Amino acid sequence: MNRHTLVATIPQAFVKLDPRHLFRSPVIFVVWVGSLCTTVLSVLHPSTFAISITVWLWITVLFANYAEAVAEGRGKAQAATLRKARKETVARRLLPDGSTETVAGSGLRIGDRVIVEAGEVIPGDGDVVDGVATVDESAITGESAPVIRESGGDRCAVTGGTTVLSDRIVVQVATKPGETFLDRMISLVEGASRQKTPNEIALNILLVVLTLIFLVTVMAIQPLAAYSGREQSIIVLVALLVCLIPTTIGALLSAIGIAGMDRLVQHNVLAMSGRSVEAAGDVSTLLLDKTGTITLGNRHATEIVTVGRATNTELAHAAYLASLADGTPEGRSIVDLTRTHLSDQDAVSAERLTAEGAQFIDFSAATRMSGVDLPSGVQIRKGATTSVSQWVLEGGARVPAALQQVVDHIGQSGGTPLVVARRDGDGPTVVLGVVHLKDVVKQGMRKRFRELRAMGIRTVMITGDNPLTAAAIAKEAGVDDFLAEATPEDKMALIKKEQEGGRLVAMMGDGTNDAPALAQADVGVAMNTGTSAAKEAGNMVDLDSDPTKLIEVVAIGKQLLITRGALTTFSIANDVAKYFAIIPAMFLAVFPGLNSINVMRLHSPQSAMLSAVIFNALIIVALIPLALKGVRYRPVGAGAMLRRNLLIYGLGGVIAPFVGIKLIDLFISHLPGLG
Ligand SMILES: Nc1ncnc2c1ncn2[C@@H]1O[C@H](COP(=O)(O)OP(=O)(O)OP(=O)(O)O)[C@@H](O)[C@H]1O
Ligand SMILES: [K+]
Ligand SMILES: [Mg+2]
Repeated sequence: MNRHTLVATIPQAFVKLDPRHLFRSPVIFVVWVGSLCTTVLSVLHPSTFAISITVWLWITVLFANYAEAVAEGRGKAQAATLRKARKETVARRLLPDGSTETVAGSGLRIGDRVIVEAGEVIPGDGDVVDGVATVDESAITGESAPVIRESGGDRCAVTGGTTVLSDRIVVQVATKPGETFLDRMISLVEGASRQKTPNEIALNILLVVLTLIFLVTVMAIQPLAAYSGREQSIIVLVALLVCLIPTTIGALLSAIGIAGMDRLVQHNVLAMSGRSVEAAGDVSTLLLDKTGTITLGNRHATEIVTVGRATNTELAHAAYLASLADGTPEGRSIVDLTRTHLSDQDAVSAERLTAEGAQFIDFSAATRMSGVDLPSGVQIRKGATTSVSQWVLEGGARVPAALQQVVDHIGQSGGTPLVVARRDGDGPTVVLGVVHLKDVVKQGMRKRFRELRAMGIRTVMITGDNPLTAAAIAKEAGVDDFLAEATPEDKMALIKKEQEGGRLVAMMGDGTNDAPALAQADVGVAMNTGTSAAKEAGNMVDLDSDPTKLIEVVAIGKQLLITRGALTTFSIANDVAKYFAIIPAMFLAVFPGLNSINVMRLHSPQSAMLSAVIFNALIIVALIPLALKGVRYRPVGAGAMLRRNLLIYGLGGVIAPFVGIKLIDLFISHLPGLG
């Protein structure tokens, strides 16, 4: 953050003096109440000491507010940029009769279909129901490379505010105006919807308890002091209380949380809940979908291989007919490939077949098959080897041994084999051959999965595909384990099983059939390229659609937990040290025995008090950068990390006040009126 923004943020610290806001951080609220008390007292009985203490107590509250304001600053700036993308658009809404009408983007309803062409801004979130287009999503992802969005598959979701670069698509609107992805993203980066996480709440309770204990302690001092004939002024007691309660962590706690979320946004990950970020810090297993998550996901047909006596044309024709109405990218690519093998006469349209009474069977993840029933009584199916083999057996026929060789060969290369079979009415069922679907593993997976392993995270790929293909892709990508032929229920069950021992599980996926698993996982990261259902179900969205992004997510989660722990340690160690600085100074005159612990030899009781209060305020500002940047995380064991941090922040926290308060005391002891 540059100097200009740092200065521009200062007024925010004053705005946050509102008690309704301060009440959210109890420790700082106590300081605020204390400041009010001392303000009244120093008006009634002004003295250099009273006024100085009062001023520094207010500064303490302002520093705490400032820490939070600075943490929010980056998000606010980003929200402003995003708002520009949310400019008012006009939409061309499709009417039932096929004509279009022009409406304002804000007037669209869920279920409306709109046409978007090259150069136009997509007016709302939704799914592509027709067509393929390249889309510029830089408005939300900051990434200028165009992405492909198409109907039918797992890459159908589009985001309002992004721009179509080429071609024409029909989008079915899936969210209400005002509740779009962009709206949610804005309120997220702005921190408007930020909720305290379970860990934060627990820590806050600890801080409240500590504050209460110190409140009682300080109140108990008075009778003791009165008894020994040295009653302390209210100002001294307030100052003592503020020095003893954990103001440092109280002031920085919310900034640490905001900064963690913000770091994720910097990595193009949108976390819908802070709880998921914390969970990410403790994840032990990562489950990943194959197609579209580990691979690029634009599976397309590259070759057809006949089996038995079937001819190339026969296979091509059957595969063509079975895919005519298949809206998935796989289906469309089969139509494109097989069309080249057919005569114009054989290349009928889906409309004509439907008019003649053909019944198309859509693909589903449960059946793993699709196809067509022709009016002539001929049935054609294509799909996973197991599914189509089953269908062939049900037709009373045998699955030829040659088939296995073909599908194994394709599977071993990492391709997906789709078996094509035909049943001629009451006649025999025959396996015609196999379509080879090719997909490419995303770049750099292997090295990144190795990094995850070093972090102690096991990676498991779960796919609906056959075991051979799964094994080949698993090997190429370098995941630890895989589960093949998994149904959406299997994916869910695997997560539940992993979670049983209290382990936290992350899941990354893109498809509608991943949605239940994404919802069940502790950290559910949806690929931005995925379907609306997947993005809705997860608690994070990765705008870069990079499955190894979990490395950053985990590191940020761990860093958040470590930073919070380190600053809490530091804060409490600090307060203990301050105790030794102040108490002897307060009571030295009455109990000369205290001299033995009066290691600091401060100028006077008043200068000791004031120095402690000033140190207490300055340490907040000094630690803002660390709170925002986070304590460095390295993938070493948790024990080693803890020891190291206890040493640095525990010991540092004890020593720092002695040095700091002594220096401040040397400096202010020259001020008149603090004798
Ligand atoms: N359009 C289609 N028609 C017929 N069968 C298909 C079609 N698309 C896929 N299949 C078959 O169904 C299987 C499972 O589908 P899919 O690959 O979408 O499952 P998944 O659980 O999403 O797994 P992943 O996305 O990890 O590969 C595929 O391996 C393939 O054999
Ligand atoms: K304190
Ligand atoms: Mg999938």
